[in-house]
This record gives sequence, structure tokens and C-alpha cells, in this order.
Amino acid sequence: MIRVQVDGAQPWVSGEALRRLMSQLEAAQGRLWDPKEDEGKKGWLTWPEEDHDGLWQEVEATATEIRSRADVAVVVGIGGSYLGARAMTAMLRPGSEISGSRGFPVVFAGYQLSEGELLRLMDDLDDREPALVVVSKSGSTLEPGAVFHLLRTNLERRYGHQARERIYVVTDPERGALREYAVEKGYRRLPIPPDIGGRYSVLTPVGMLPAAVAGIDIRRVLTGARRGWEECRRLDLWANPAILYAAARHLLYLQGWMVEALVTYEPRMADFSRWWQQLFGESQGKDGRGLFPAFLHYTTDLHSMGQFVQQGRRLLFETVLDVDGSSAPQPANGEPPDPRAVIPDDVDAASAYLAGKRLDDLQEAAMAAVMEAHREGGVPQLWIEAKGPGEELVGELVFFFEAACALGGYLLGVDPYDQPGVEAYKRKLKARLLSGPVAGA
Ligand SMILES: O=P(O)(O)OC[C@H]1O[C@](O)(CO)[C@@H](O)[C@@H]1O
Repeated sequence: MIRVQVDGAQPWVSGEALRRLMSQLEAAQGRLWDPKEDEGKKGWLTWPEEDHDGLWQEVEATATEIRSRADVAVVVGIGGSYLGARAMTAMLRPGSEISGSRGFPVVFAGYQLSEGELLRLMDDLDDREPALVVVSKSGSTLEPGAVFHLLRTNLERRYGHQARERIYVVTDPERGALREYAVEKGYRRLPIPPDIGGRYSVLTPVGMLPAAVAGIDIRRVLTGARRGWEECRRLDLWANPAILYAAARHLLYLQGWMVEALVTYEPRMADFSRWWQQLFGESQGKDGRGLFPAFLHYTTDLHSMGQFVQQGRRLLFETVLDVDGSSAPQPANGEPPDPRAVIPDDVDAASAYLAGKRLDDLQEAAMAAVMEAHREGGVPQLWIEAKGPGEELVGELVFFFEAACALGGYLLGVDPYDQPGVEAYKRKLKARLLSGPVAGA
């Protein structure tokens, strides 16, 4: 269940302001759900209601194969080709990184160009039995392309011809250099539907294969996505969380607020904020428009950015993503909480008022205190309450944010599906590499 509350954003998001926006909201919602609008770009919209059972069986079988052949999966991708998978694994399998002990380890690479990082990863992989999962829609992105070939070569040095049995490729089923290479080498492939763009692709094999490898029940993720789909179809501002969220942030934007900070309180949600940031940043930041999507991880960032939020230049509003309370196992009815998370009685004088409280109590109090303080500091706050079992919740949240993002793009008057601005740096980088000296030559 996802509920959006706008009480903390008064007077900017008033009932009257929402009513004035109503005809634009109806037009945006109509455009979103009209199959003739933006044809070929909205595969993500109908994806949760379609039957892809054959594909999911293949994804699950591939995940089982990876888990039986390897003891760690390295997912190579950038942007929409790794952020969603990372968000899901961090949220649902916290601690599944290479040194972690819970779930099957899934690590990520190919999302930056640090040579030191890559060499450290290779060192770590030396005493493991890795599999590579390469994810790229276009099949031609520089960062994952370079890192994939380096990791592949490393695997080939170790396993020879058999390395190919450890390499899995998720890419466009019809085109792209990576697809051709995978066919030539005989790697097992999974498709990214051509009508689903990178940042909207987390519910396809892009996110679902790494999730299944990590031991996440992807069928439950899909159940949640389907619930999100049902909620976000309604043409009722108060019953459709995506319309209300898109409307509220648009009203704040129109009244001069420039930065939206997604606030989370659980470290396992940090990667989800990065996924959210790409979704909104790439979809809406164009033609000189759009809110800058930032994120703040509380209470950590209260001790670094809290000062600015409370008293700095008034440019930022907060969207608190309140995901189903604690990440700690909850005691059964009547049972006491895990005593290891309860502050003992024999504490120093400054901590005496904390004695007997569990860390979760402190977290809850912190959320309420921050809300009050930042309101007094003049920071508008939207509140997204998300409740339910983890796997389903992540699917529901993904669909909700995707729908809100597309609607927001229409309200802004931009195309939420392209990213022409990213090409500028790509072109210059390519030109330099084509003409520049070769390292070590
Ligand atoms: O999956 P690909 O084609 O490698 O692209 C990765 C990411 O790069 C971008 O194209 C931006 O360069 C994103 O839109 C995309 O998610």
C-alpha cells in the first residue's frame, strides 16, 4: 500500500492549487494510458499486467544455473542497467555483497571507470568462482563495455574456453553490438524488451535476473508491480498515489522550489534513492526544466547536511520515503525485542534518558522530530508511506515512481523517455579516445 501525504507541504500544495491543476492532471493521465501516445516507448506501462510466464521461468532457471556454477555473480552495467537491480538486492537482501553472509552474493561493476576498484574486485574474485551478468540495452555503452571485456579476459585466463559457461548477457533481443558478440560466443542471453527504455526496465530481466540470483522471489515482486499498476490506473487524484505525487512536486516546482531530496532512514534504501534519482533526473531534466533530484540518508546526513536543510538557501523540499518501519526482525506478539538492540541501564549520564529504549524507538522519534524541525525551518515535506511485505512493496514502489515520473514529464512538457543530453559527453569522450594516445604505448 502506497499513500502520499501533502499536509507537510502547505501552503504550496493546497487543495485549491490541486483543483486548479486538475484539467492538466487529467490530460497527463489520459496521455499516459492512451496506447497510441508515445507508442513504442511505454512497454513498461503494460508490462505488469501481461503474461510473461515463459520469460520468468527462463529467468529463474538461469538464476538457478548461475547459483550452481558460481559462488558470486558480478553484474556489469550502468544507469538503468544496474541501479534497479542494486536497489532491489540492497533493499531485500541487505548484506549480500561479496563479503556478506546473507543470500547469494551479487556485486556490481561497470558503472564507473576506476582502475583501482576493478583491480581490487579482480583480486577478490581470485579466490571465488564468479559468473558475469552483463546488462546493456544498447550494447554499446563505454563503461560496462570496457569492464566486461576486462573481466571476461580475466575469466578466460582462468577457465579457458569454459569461461563462456559463466557469462550471461541481458540485452536487446534484436540489435546491438553486445547481442552480436554474445551470439558469436554462444553466451546465454535474456532479452530487454525493445519498447522499454533503460531507466524503466527494472521489472524486466535487467533487474529480475540479478534479483533472482540473489534469492529474491521475483514472482512476488511482480505481484506488487501489478498492485501498483492497478492503483496508478485510477483517474482519481486522492486514490491514485502517482497522480498526487506528480501533482504535488509539480506545484512545488512551479512555485520556485528547485531541488527535491528523497529522504530515507534505512541504509538498505540508499540504493533505491539512486535508482529514483536516475529515473527522475534523466526523464525530466531537459529543455532547461525539471527539479534536481537529490537524496538524503537520515539520520546520517542530518549531521552533515541538516544545517543547510534547516537554515540554508530555501531551494529544497523533502520527500520522505517511509518504508514499512524497521529492517530488524520484529518480535512476535507479546515477545520482547531482541535485547541486543535495547540500550542498557548502566549508561553514562548524557545517555540516561535512552536507557530501556530500542534503536527502532530512537529512529521513530527521530523521524517525528525532523519533520517538526524542518517544517519550522520552512522546508516543504511530501510523505510517501509504503507498507507491505518487502518483495511486493519493491514492485509496487517501482511502478508507482515510474508512473509518477512519466506523468510529471507530461506536466512539465518534456519527453520522459529520451536522454539526448547524455550524448554530449559520450560524443566528446569517444572523440578523445579515437584520437588520443594509447596507454602504455
Ligand atoms: O543499458 P545501456 O544501453 O548500456 O545504457 C545504460 C544507461 O546509459 C544511459 O543511456 C545514459 O547514458 C541510460 O539511459 C541508461 O540507463
